[in-house]
Amino acid sequence: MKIMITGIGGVGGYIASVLCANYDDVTLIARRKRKESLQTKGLVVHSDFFGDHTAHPAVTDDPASAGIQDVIFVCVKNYSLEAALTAVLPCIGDDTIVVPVLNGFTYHDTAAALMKRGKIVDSAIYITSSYKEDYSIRQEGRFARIYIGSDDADATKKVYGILNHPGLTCCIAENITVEIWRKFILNCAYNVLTAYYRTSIGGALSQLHGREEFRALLQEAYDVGKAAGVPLPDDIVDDQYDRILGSDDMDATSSLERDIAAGHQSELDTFSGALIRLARQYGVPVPMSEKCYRALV
Ligand SMILES: NC(=O)C1=CN([C@@H]2O[C@H](COP(=O)(O)OP(=O)(O)OC[C@H]3O[C@@H](n4cnc5c(N)ncnc54)[C@H](OP(=O)(O)O)[C@@H]3O)[C@@H](O)[C@H]2O)C=CC1
Ligand SMILES: CC(C)(CO)C(=O)C(=O)O
Repeated sequence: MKIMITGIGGVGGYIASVLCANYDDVTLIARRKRKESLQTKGLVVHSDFFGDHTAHPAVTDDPASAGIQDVIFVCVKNYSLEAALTAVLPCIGDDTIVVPVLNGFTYHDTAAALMKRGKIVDSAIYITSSYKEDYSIRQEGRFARIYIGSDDADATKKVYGILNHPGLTCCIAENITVEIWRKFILNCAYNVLTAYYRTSIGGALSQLHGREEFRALLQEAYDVGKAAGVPLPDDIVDDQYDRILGSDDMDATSSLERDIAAGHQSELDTFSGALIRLARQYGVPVPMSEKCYRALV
């Protein structure tokens, strides 16, 4: 089984670590100092859920040299997807499965437009993980859950078999579009509000109007999804709201908050930006999302 992972940051580094513990032929695609660090020190992961692991897989910045792969995980930010996927196109044969592991609801179409060969299995991941200055990976919290799905049942089953190991809870989604939107609705509230207040979810919710704002952001994203024809269950907003308010992990932040706090490029456009564009298309009011977007852009 030839497995490639491109994007060895918080998510990709973690998934790669789980895969390295179970497969021999794993290739990481990384660039510059990250590549050098991975080659010399290995892939170092410190995880609350998976434990501490160091692996020494192949690492290259020349994907074509690794040849055609069975499965390729693409774990970059949305703004890097085209470049990262274009670089691995020489490794995609007719039977190669590409698994984009990104937030947002637009990555499938971006990937499909670039790929002339291969199949796509979509995903939605719940994890809190980031890379540190020394390129090690730190995963926090006692969960790392990934939902997968596609029109191709065999491809989905194959990816399930590859991912379902200690360190990852893998679930085949009944409807992956719904799971992607369930996650997107959460991101439009959780990521955006933590970034807006530059704090943890507990810090954001304890602001004067934090809870109402969190709920309003969930509701707006839900309304847009419904208007766009996504078959979302009625209880998503209540469910997400209750789950986050009842969570025992109030110190958690989001990838958007961490990127904005660190002065990195962010996925604001993947969340509020994409939501606002779709809201305009369907005539759905999203005032709270617009307010946060204006403050963060
Ligand atoms: N982190 C988290 O806890 C969660 C993140 N997500 C989502 O997962 C996705 C990935 O996020 P995350 O892991 O946090 O991102 P990170 O910023 O931690 O990592 C992205 C990685 O992609 C690499 N990269 C960028 N461009 C290329 C390229 N052209 N070729 C090869 N590698 C490239 C970067 O390396 P370089 O330094 O070379 O640019 C970096 O290692 C995002 O959509 C995010 O929203 C979802 C749930 C939780
Ligand atoms: C929902 C959350 C906060 C954790 O999975 C996330 O998706 C992110 O940090 O981007």
